[in-house]
Amino acid sequence: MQRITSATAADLFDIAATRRIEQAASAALPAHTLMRRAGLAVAKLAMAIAPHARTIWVACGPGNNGGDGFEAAAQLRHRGFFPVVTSIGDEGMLPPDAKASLQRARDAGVTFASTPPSDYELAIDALLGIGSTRPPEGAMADWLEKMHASGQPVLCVDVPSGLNADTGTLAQGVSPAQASTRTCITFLTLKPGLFTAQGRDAAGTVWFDDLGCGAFKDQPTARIAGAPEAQPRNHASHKGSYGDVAVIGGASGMAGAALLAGSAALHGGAGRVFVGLLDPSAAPVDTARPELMLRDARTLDLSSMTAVCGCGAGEAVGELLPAVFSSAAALVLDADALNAIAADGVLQAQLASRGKSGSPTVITPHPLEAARLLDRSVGEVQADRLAAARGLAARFGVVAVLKGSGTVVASPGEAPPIINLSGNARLATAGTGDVLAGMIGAALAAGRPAFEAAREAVWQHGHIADTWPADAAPLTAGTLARRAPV
Ligand SMILES: NC(=O)C1=CN([C@@H]2O[C@H](COP(=O)(O)OP(=O)(O)OC[C@H]3O[C@@H](n4cnc5c(N)ncnc54)[C@H](O)[C@@H]3O)[C@@H](O)[C@H]2O)[C@@H](O)CC1
Ligand SMILES: [K+]
Repeated sequence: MQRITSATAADLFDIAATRRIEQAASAALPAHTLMRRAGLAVAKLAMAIAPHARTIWVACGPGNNGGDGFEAAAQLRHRGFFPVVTSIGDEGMLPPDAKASLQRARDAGVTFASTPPSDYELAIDALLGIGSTRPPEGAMADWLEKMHASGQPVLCVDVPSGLNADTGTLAQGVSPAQASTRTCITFLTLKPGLFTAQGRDAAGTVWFDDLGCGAFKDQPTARIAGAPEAQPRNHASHKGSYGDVAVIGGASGMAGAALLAGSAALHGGAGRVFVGLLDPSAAPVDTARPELMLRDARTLDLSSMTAVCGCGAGEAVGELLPAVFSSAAALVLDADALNAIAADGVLQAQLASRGKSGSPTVITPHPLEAARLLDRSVGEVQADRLAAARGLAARFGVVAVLKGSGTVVASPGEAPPIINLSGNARLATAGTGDVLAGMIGAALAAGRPAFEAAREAVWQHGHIADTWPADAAPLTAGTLARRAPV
């Protein structure tokens, strides 16, 4: 059993792949082995979460997820705990494995009840796993509501009930995290839906158990990549070794966004950082960051630079984009640059042509910007974030960073997309997107390939928030860019 953290690197498999893997594993083992192992793993984790629990409520559904719950209840009873099982569905319709585990729970002396216990110290959610097909209703919906509102910890078996394990979307009527602290133990494969969209809140801390089946060689659906390797710097290096970043943005009244991206590129290790402001009346120097070289955006020669284009750029950036596409050695497109592209078919074709030429290019849309680029609604983007990111990468031939809970980084090539596990809600403050664009720019300027530059910067960006001192002032985009709470 392994706890999954932002440092974990692993393959993720969708439901269809998981079913294939389960069938192969099941065929190679004596009947009922996988469910016994799954139930034992649930029981062990339950004992670790609530070692002093007097009563453990186990809510079991009509399929094999419920079977895992019956099995866990039997194992807990054998170890001196008092599980109370409530179950949904017709006993005669249970799949064979689940039926066998139900019998084992009865034989172990587990208590069965028609309603949840009034007092309990841990709830085990074994209502629905990867076989969830429709929104829970009736008793199932009531039990989910009760367990998540109670404030007692909830241990989700395989997948939080009602969560789509492929996409991380929750069935209608099922709420993400409420009062409860959530833990999820997932089996055989790590599923992408646990880590993006509503999955992070619904699953809480994720544990993985391969049920003794080892790693699978199939092409993964996606990956989690863990902490990037440090990029050591040669002693005999100089500012030219780490490249030039040129931020293009900062229309009238929005210079701050461009300066934040510039500061992030600077603290991200770029050799030199130019900030090309679109506001002709902008001040000639940023006295708080004199390292930044402020210029008129139109005067910058981008042919040997990484351009970070769009932060606070307003509509004016649209005119500059054709020249930026054709001249920038490497390019990050954010915010207003993405909005300008979404509104103009010619710019879209030019971006796709740049992507096709192989010039390093990264786009960093949040869900609304992604929706505009794909001509879809935000709801459609969020309904399948992996597909949206892959679609953007393929359409424009660029690396696409779809921001949000569980940021997705997709390449236009064959590599499976990455879901980033670092970061937290501290990042939900104005300007943190500009900072990310600047950080990616610095990694590109240092010569990292576009996909690596994007995923490493995304991870670092989240990691700074994860390691923000609890007693420090709240994270702001400015302090995030400087990587320090001062
Ligand atoms: N077969 C085995 O040996 C193993 C099974 N495993 C467990 O089995 C799970 C998959 O089992 P299943 O394929 O039976 O799927 P589930 O147990 O997730 O549920 C499928 C059943 O729930 C019903 N259902 C779906 N949505 C519903 C809703 N909203 N309200 C009421 N009923 C609903 C379906 O009609 C079906 O009867 C995994 O998630 C995992 O927990 C794992 O333990 C690995 C081993
Ligand atoms: K479940």
